[in-house]
Amino acid sequence: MTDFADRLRPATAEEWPSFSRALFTAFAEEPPASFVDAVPPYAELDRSLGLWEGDRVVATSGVYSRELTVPGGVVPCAGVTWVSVAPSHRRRGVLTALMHRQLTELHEQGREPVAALWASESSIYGRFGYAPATQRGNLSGDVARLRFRPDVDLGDGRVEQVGVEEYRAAAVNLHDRVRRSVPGNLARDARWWDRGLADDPTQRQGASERRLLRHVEPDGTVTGYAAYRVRSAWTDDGQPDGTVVVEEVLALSPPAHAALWRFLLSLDLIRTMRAPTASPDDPLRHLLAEPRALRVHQYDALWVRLVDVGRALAARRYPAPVNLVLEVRDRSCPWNDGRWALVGHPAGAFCSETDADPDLVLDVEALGAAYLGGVSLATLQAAGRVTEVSPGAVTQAGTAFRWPVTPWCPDEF
Ligand SMILES: CC(=O)SCCNC(=O)CCNC(=O)[C@H](O)C(C)(C)COP(=O)(O)OP(=O)(O)OC[C@H]1O[C@@H](n2cnc3c(N)ncnc32)[C@H](O)[C@@H]1OP(=O)(O)O
Repeated sequence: MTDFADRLRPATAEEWPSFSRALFTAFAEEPPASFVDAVPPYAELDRSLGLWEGDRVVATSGVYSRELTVPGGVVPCAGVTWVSVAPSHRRRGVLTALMHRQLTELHEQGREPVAALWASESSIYGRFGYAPATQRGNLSGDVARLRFRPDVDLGDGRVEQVGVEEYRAAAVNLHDRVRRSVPGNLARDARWWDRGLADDPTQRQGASERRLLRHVEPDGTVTGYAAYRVRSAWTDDGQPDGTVVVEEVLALSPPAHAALWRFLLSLDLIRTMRAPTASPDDPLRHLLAEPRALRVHQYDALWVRLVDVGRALAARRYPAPVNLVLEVRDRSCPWNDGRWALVGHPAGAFCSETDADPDLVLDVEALGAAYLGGVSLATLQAAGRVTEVSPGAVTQAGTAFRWPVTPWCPDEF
């Protein structure tokens, strides 16, 4: 492992085509020309790591400098990406070397107390201290059965189909307001909006171009937006069998949210709705006359890793008071391994190393899972991942770590 770790270094712009091709080869995918031909504006090559054998790239990784919403605030977050090891070099410890080097650098740089990633396979990252902290809802249903309750308030606004410039003008502001109150959301600067709104025809997988909506109040204020695609299909006996694929719905008020969904569920020739990246806790369920008709196929979305336990725990807020000593076990990051005194409440938090006796013992993965407020410490205790030393500590910490808004991340990177 040490040998690999010593040979890892950032890629240069000249090396980008071979670096990015190696990444796609490891993923068994064909790279889009737009990604390989020039370094994308959102890429941060100085934060990449690669392993070369001669002029051949055999392992890659990268970090995006992102901002993550946590309960009660936002924190700088290392968005880990581009992780690959060539098929010829797997299972020799290259990923292990990469992860250790990356986490050590993140700790030494001191910029981001937290790292996050989207895992291609859920078996890979637990050993490095990452844990699923948000879930995607992967919602679906037969639109004929997704009727609204009669008392749903649709407001007086209107839903308009708009072009990308009008959409972007509205969406950038609305997103920046809303994302700050939803743990797991990420800030999107202009580069990320460019990437999110790019609509490469070769990447549509049989669906239409992206269609864009905004919700406008009678006084002209924009209070919501949505993006979707349609996939046209017909049954053998000539019945319309299309699918609407909902990519994003965001609104400032319940009527705007309901009106956008009403539009999306009323499209002609569409039989099925799918919303793969929606929150499992989307308020849509509570609008429905037949809530069971909304299917949820929930699975892990953003994984979180506390790079620096003390700074990460002090950076979030706690809806109920907590005053406990946590004994954290961290095999990959020795600077975290030890006892931490956490004092937190709704307005602030402190966390520092201590020699005091622990109230709770848990591994850093359990802490990452619970960090955004969506995973219960009592459930982790029931799974044997959290040990209560002082009676009542799980109840106290478990109450304090939860958050009223379900964590959710729609931004895959
Ligand atoms: C954030 C992202 O970019 S997610 C994308 C991750 N990349 C991919 O999925 C691309 C395809 N896969 C790959 O490139 C490689 O198989 C990787 C990166 C997942 C693993 O790289 P390797 O160099 O083989 O990992 P390494 O040898 O360090 O293995 C570390 C441990 O994890 C285990 N492991 C590695 N990959 C997997 C996996 N996919 N499933 C289960 N266990 C795995 C190894 O068996 C090993 O266990 P051990 O320490 O008990 O022996």
